[in-house]
Amino acid sequence: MNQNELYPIFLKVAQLNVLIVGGGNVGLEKLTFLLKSSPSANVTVVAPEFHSELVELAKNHSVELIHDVYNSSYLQEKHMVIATTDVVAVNIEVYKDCKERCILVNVADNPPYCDFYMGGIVTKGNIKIAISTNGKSPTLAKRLRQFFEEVIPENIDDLAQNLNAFRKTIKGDFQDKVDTLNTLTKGIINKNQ
Ligand SMILES: C[C@@]1(CC(=O)O)c2cc3[nH]c(cc4nc(cc5[nH]c(cc(n2)[C@H]1CCC(=O)O)[C@@](C)(CC(=O)O)[C@@H]5CCC(=O)O)C(CC(=O)O)=C4CCC(=O)O)c(CCC(=O)O)c3CC(=O)O
Ligand SMILES: NC(=O)C1=CN([C@@H]2O[C@H](COP(=O)(O)OP(=O)(O)OC[C@H]3O[C@@H](n4cnc5c(N)ncnc54)[C@H](O)[C@@H]3O)[C@@H](O)[C@H]2O)C=CC1
Repeated sequence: MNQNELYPIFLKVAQLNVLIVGGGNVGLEKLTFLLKSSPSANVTVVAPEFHSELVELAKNHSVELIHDVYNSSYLQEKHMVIATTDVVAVNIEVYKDCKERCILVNVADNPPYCDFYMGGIVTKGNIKIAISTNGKSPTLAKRLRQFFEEVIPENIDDLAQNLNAFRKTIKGDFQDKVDTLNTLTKGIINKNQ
């Protein structure tokens, strides 16, 4: 069986500078899911033309739209870049410019030109689950996201909040705390408890 070797991390995108190149259907999709998960994300989109829904979405968030074709000056001070234009050569140019500058880059429709993939994302309060199929089936990532949105209870966040409060009250050294928390939460995964 193939193993997914991607390493997921949870980025504070409000304190990173994200650039999206291209503002069509794919640019809109990537921006929509980015802002759904991270409404305060700090994003710039550069394109000569924008999808009307993307313009609307940008108005209500920290998103700057620049009407221009891509050039490498737009990479200045960017931490990660998503290329979504309909011109393959432009997307590859973005990829190469990013690699030269050690900027993380994703060419949305071209997996070999991705340092990272966007995932399916489930958020319930403080709890967040990211899903990847290793690029094999984005549709399956979407379906799994919908499944987990349905089955994970809304009040899972209460559990996280309560455990956070309790965690602060436990006395003893580090190992005592770990033991107390492990004993208390055993029942979450052990059906026989
Ligand atoms: C590799 C990856 C790179 C990246 O984009 O980061 C990638 C690549 C490609 N997507 C394609 C198509 C579609 N993408 C979606 C949807 C999503 N795609 C997302 C991620 C990823 N897509 C990364 C892998 C993630 C993983 O590891 O599983 C999601 C999870 C997150 C997001 O977009 O933010 C989001 C669901 C969000 C949600 O609902 O929760 C749908 C379904 C739909 O829209 O209903 C379709 C149409 C159906 C189909 O083709 O499957 C194509 C073919 C293009 C063509 O044919 O030209 C390629 C290119 C290729 O595979 O070669
Ligand atoms: N439409 C879809 O759902 C999907 C499309 N794709 C592929 O992704 C690519 C993009 O598709 P769409 O977003 O639908 O295309 P689109 O035509 O809706 O959008 C392309 C965007 O790129 C911009 N652009 C063009 N040249 C540019 C440049 N030099 N610099 C900056 N921006 C530039 C355009 O102004 C426009 O905003 C295509 O290659 C398509 O085959 C992949 C997956 C799904």
